[in-house]
Amino acid sequence: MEWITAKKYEDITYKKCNGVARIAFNRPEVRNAFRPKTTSELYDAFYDAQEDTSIGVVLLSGEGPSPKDGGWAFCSGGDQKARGNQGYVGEDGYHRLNILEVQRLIRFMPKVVIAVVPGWAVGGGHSLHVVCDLTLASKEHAIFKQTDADVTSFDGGYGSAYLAKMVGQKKAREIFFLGRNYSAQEAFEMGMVNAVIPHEELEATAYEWAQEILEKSPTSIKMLKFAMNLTDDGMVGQQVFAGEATRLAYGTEEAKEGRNAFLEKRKPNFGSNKWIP
Ligand SMILES: CC(C)(COP(=O)(O)OP(=O)(O)OC[C@H]1O[C@@H](n2cnc3c(N)ncnc32)[C@H](O)[C@@H]1OP(=O)(O)O)[C@@H](O)C(=O)NCCC(=O)NCCSC(=O)c1cc(O)c2ccccc2c1O
Repeated sequence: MEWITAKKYEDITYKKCNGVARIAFNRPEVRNAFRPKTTSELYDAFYDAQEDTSIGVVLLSGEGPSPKDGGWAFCSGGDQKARGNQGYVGEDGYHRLNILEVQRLIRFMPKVVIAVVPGWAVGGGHSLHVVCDLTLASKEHAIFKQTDADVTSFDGGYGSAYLAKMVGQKKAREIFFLGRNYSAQEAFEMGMVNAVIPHEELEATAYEWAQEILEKSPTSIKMLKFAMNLTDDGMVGQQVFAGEATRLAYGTEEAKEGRNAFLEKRKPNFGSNKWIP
């Protein structure tokens, strides 16, 4: 694996290798908590990965260990030091909650996003792993925890409601109402982690999973992701799925005839025997 830095940022790292993009939080001294600068950078990197036609899978992880105490983290959520009275305060002085824009980009991008969890996944960091398509977790260091109710926060979207679809209502309520720690194995047994991997092999395994996915049909993967999102995403889910169906329809002879007829100012001739049952 030869990861090439795609763009340099302050709060995250962003690399690419053989069809895979790797985006990682890079604030290990605060357990990879995010501030507005972090979420802006995340959005920028995810958008680049979405637009890059050579990229099919994105890994989201956290750099580590912490130089302070050797602790590992995926992400500990919103940086409480950057939290003002209405949200997280950016360098421009505005209060923002723009991690939700990052969540939506992960959810709606036509590529597979894998959360690679090397340590703590907490608060808004927990919600991020929930919204990713797959989660791989370090056997030794991953710990899943929801602290929202400790700090008067509540991810009432994917972080909780979608989590409940994943692990069941009772378990999701336990996770949020008690805020306990769960090991990678416990998270796996609940159904919110796909595989528990020895820490040393975590990154290589994530890359292998990505390569396996990259062998599949991009159209199938994209349509399957959007189909599985659809029922939980309401009209927006339908819009995203339908957009891709429209793209496929545009490739047909029928669509070409419709376009040509308009441009040539004539009635379209879609031909007979086109009403395939
Ligand atoms: C993550 C921990 C459980 C780790 O505990 P541990 O004992 O291993 O480590 P320390 O506590 O000593 O932490 C080391 C070091 O990091 C600093 N730090 C850790 N997390 C944060 C953080 N989130 N913000 C700021 N700083 C953090 C810690 O202070 C230490 O620094 P020192 O200088 O003292 O060395 C534990 O750290 C922990 O519980 N962290 C807080 C987790 C948390 O409550 N996160 C916020 C949840 S709310 C949220 O994330 C959120 C954000 C949004 O933008 C939303 C938007 C819309 C809806 C919902 C949102 C949302 O829920």
